[in-house]
Amino acid sequence: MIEVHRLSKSYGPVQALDRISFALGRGEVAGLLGPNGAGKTTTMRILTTYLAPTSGRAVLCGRDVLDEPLEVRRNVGYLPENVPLYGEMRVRELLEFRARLKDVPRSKRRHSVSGAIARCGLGEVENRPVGKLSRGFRQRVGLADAIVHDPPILILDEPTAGMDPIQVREVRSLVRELGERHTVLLSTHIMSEVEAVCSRVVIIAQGRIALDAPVAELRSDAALLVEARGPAEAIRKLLMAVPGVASVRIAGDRDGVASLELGLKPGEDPREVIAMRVAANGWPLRGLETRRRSLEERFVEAVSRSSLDALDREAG
Ligand SMILES: Nc1ncnc2c1ncn2[C@@H]1O[C@H](COP(=O)(O)OP(=O)(O)OP(=O)(O)O)[C@@H](O)[C@H]1O
Repeated sequence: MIEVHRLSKSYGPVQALDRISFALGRGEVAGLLGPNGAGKTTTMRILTTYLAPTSGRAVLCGRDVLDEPLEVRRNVGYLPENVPLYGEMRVRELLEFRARLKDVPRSKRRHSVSGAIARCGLGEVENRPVGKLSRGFRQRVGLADAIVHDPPILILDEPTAGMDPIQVREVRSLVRELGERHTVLLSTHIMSEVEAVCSRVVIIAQGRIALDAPVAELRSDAALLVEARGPAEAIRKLLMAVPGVASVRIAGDRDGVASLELGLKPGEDPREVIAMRVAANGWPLRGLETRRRSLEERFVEAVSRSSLDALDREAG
């Protein structure tokens, strides 16, 4: 449904996106995460044809954003970061106007608008001017606008920003429900939102993809903490060579005792092998502990790794 291939975007000297690629299938709900300025909004604006890429391709429902922008817009519902709404229009009136602009046939318009109003919980305010609504309700009008033409793809830029906790719950459950019939790409800063709503997570940092994985895989993601008396760097190298170990980070090195944090490949538990190999090198093992890593830790790790890579690139 969404195919992004080596997409780049520069704003003058600022490289906002640097050859990112990812693909989303039908029915996937993907969370686009990243620190401020990572390139999330830029990605979403390109996918919705409001911004042209500098290079690379983005194809939605088989249509290229540059070659067939009108067809792409027909297939996409977009909730931008700042919802531009006509404040003086009433909710139903605005949605009918938007449905007309989006070519919803006259015979279906009333039904489509009523459906969007009901799904977004706007019944009680449908005759109020949009400008008089609270921020949470305006956000819901933005969502209703995004779904009124029943597009197969939804792109939502921070859909729960500015909402109170009850509204956040309602919108999350709406997005989950929408995900049953639509492909959804949403951006957020809230890790628990991704865990609550998304089936997949794509992390961008400094314009590059830092992680792209199913949320279920991250949930089962375990880490090992290894503590041994011996030279940290040599132990790190030894542990890197153990089957099932994906990454090793030296977390501490004090008084001759090295602490190392290991990322494991899914389903692997190499504790016995580690115990034997460390001991076989003459380094007494002091601790070996498993721990689940939260999505937040994975986020911090992916983003810091990508900053280090960026420094390496700059250094040539
Ligand atoms: N119109 C513009 N002109 C110049 N630079 C821009 C423009 N829009 C964005 N940028 C820069 O491009 C980079 C990516 O910005 P973008 O808004 O896509 O990030 P973001 O991930 O959405 O950030 P946030 O989480 O803060 O919304 C940033 O360095 C930003 O300053």
